[in-house]
Order: sequence, then C-alpha cells, then structure tokens
Amino acid sequence: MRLFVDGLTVIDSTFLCAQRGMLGESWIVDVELAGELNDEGMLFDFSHVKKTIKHALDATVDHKLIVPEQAAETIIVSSDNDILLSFKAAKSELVIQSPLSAFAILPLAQITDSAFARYLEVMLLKLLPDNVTGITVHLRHEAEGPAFYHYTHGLKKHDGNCQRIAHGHRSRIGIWLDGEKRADLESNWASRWQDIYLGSADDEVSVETLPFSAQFGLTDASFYGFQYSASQGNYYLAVSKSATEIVDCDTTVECLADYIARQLSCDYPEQLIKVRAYEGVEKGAICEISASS
Ligand SMILES: Nc1nc2c(c(=O)[nH]1)N=C([C@H](O)[C@H](O)COP(=O)(O)OP(=O)(O)OP(=O)(O)O)CN2
Repeated sequence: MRLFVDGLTVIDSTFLCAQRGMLGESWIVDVELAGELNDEGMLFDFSHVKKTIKHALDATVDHKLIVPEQAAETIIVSSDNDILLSFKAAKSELVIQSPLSAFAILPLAQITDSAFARYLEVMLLKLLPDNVTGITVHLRHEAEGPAFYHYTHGLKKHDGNCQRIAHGHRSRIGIWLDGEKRADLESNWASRWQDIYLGSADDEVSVETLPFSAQFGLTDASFYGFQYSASQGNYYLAVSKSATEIVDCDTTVECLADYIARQLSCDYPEQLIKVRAYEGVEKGAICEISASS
C-alpha cells in the first residue's frame, strides 16, 4: 500500500551552487509512503505524517544555508559553536560565520533536487513507524512562466529562523502600471535579482572589519560585509559585490515590495504603480504608490 501527501510543506532555504553561488530556493515537498497497514487500517495517520515530516524538515533544512560538504568549492574552516566557511563559485564568492543552527551541511558534492530528495528520504525514513518501509520525496518548484527571482537575505529583527543571514526564497514578481500588467518590467526585476544577496544598508560594515577578513584577504574593493546579532547568535557575511544589492530598508517582503515600487516610481513618476512581490510560494506583499502618495 502507498500513501501520498502533495504540497506537505515548503522548504525556504539557500543552497551553494558551484556556478551561481548563493541560490535562494523554495522547494514544494510531495511525499509518498510505502508499507503495511497498522491496527487502525492506516499506513500512517495523515496528521502524524504532516507533523512528523514538517517538523523534521523545519529542524534540519528549512531557513538554513545548505552546503555541499564534498564540493571542491567548499572550505569549512571551523565548526565549533559557530561555523566559518568559504565558498568560491564561478560567479561569486562568500565567507560566512554564523551559529551552527543556520547551516545544513550535507554529505554531497552538489545540491541537485534529486540528490537533496534522496538525502531527505534517508533522514525521514528513520523517523517513521516500523510498518512504513519506504518513503519517496519529490521536490518541485512553482510552474515556470511567470517572472521570478532567487534571493538570499536575513531579517535581524526576526526572533525566529528568518534572522539567519543567508536563507532565501524563489519568488514570483508581478508589476502593473496604471492597471496594465508589465511583463517587461517583471522580467527586468527577475534578471536583476536572479541570484542576488539582498543586504540592508543598516547591516553593512566594511568587510575589512569582519573577524575573518585578514585570514581570507578580503577587501572592500570586491566584497560587501554584513554583520548583526540576534537571538540565535552573531552573524557575519562577506559576499561578492557583483552578487549583492544593498537596499535602504529591511528585507521583509513588505519592505521589498515598497522598495521595488519606489525604484519604479523614479522611471514612471506619473503612473500608478502596483507591485505584488512574493516571499517563496503563495504568500507575499502588495504595494501601490502613485504620484500623489
Ligand atoms: N509579514 C511578514 N512575515 C514574515 C516575513 C515577511 O517578510 N513578512 N518573513 C519571514 C521570513 O523571511 C521567512 O523566511 C518566511 O518563511 P515562512 O515559510 O513563511 O516561515 P515559516 O517557516 O514560519 O512558515 P511555514 O509555514 O512553517 O513554512 C517570516 N514572516
């Protein structure tokens, strides 16, 4: 007998890619369980399936920086209370020091959807009752078509896991000028923020003041530095300028929708601008501004 739950949860994280660097992603998780029926005539009560699997994914990979430990680009310098690591991708580089809880270090050379799903299957099967003998995890993304971008950020004021300085999302973007949908502008923003780190100006520091800058020879010419403290610990990040946009606000989705609308209003000062910005899947913020506002 097999049991399925589609769209059980969404994993919102960032993973390290040898080509593209930090890649914010939102994986929609479908699962299928296989095994024998229990005394209740069930494979596993749906409510337990959802709770057990969502809890495990939240604890191990959600809102984390997912690191392919065996990639040639990954150098883990220390992993005591904090993890300090560097990653040199073809397009950008980063060095990060953050609490252990902000990372998922996977024994993989590359984070692909299928390798990640197989890793999750092994981890999750151990948590299921004995009558469940197999689990298949399918990771999918929202349908291609509408414009979307991948961003990585951290919310230092968030008392939960969104404070982690390098977690991210794959997010759709909708833009209207005077009520007319503007696919061209959506596409511009999708390119601009394709694989971007969004850092708040408030958190920016000279990269040369970060605790690891001398060790890695980091300079302000090529890197932005970000630093803050929050309830889970201290966060430090150096990231290539070419993969970063500094915004004059926090990076909540409300602030980002407002930021995009304000940027557009410079080019279209006379028009009513509406921005529908997503944070991950099926949630986000709407901002409308007009010449008079
Ligand atoms: N109003 C807002 N609320 C939250 C924002 C935000 O920008 N505006 N942002 C966050 C975090 O950035 C977080 O990454 C959002 O992820 P989400 O999946 O919604 O958070 P949860 O894990 O708590 O939700 P699940 O349903 O468990 O996936 C948080 N809130």
